[in-house]
Amino acid sequence: MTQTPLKEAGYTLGATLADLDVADTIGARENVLGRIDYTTAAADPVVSAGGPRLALHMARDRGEAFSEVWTSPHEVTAGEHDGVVYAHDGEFLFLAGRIPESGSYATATEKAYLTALGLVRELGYPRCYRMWNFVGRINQDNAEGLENYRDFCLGRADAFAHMRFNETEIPAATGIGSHGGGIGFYFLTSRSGEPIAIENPQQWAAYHYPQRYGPKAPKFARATRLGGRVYVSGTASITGHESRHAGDVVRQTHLSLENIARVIGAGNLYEHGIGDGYFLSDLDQIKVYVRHAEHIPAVRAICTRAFSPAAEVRYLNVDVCRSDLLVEIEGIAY
Ligand SMILES: C=C(O[C@@H]1C=C(C(=O)O)C=C[C@H]1O)C(=O)O
Repeated sequence: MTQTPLKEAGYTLGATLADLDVADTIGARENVLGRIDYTTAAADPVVSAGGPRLALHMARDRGEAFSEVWTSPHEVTAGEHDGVVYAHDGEFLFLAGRIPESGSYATATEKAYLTALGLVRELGYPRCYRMWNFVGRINQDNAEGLENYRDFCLGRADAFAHMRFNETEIPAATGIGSHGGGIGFYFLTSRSGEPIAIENPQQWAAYHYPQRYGPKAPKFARATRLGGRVYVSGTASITGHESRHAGDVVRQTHLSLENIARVIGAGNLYEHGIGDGYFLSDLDQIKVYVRHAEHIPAVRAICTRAFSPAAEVRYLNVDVCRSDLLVEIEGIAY
């Protein structure tokens, strides 16, 4: 069946960060495109009655746990292929996978990404606009002495090269630590929308980071705009390509927020051909990743002043992609 591509779909997906018991009730009233549990144990992705679901080991206890749920106004079709679960609604595709814990990740990452990106093309939703990656023992070395994050970046870069992704097609992403379970990942892609990749003039494009950060640079844009929203990548205390304010979580939090404000601000979006600009108070579905649990109150105090009181914000105590980074923040600007 051929479908006429729309310039931009007239709707966007619903998104929420909800307590687990609330998330359990969403499927009864809405079409769930995908559900990700940020919870106390990792599990292989499954397609259940409520659609595709991935559990990540991101919470220390049930109190911290929550689900991110993506919903569609249209009926969804779900499936599974080679361990990757997915659902699509005619315009948007969600997919999720897990790479088992291993002494080396590059080859398995490349393979899992190729399966996922193959599905993206085969199912006809080729525009990748947001990816999330959760890496167990992210700052520890693999069996060959390469840090697990860098090992993951190697496999991802090889998969992107294989699929001939060019720089304008690089999605927004998060690459963050988890408490275990190998590497969990999920993607959002679109059939006909035209995501615009957004960079930060105060930071090097991550895909141009120098070799000292690993053999292959992390492939992600600082944000993407699609359907009237800006999806902001995991953002940390980096200017140029260097981490700033080592050991100082307060300054790192301020710089992370400044980076986001700059990325989504009217001046930067204008440079990217986008008319609207956003403020930190326009963010929702915000995740704040904090390396040391004892820093959460200080980080929360700063973030609470920056974000809308109505925003959904969750704090997680996990490691960050560089061992000198103490905090990282992501969200969606509406
Ligand atoms: C914080 C940074 O990178 C992190 C790693 C990412 C990845 O590898 O996909 C994406 C965004 C951040 O979660 C950064 O380099 O600025």
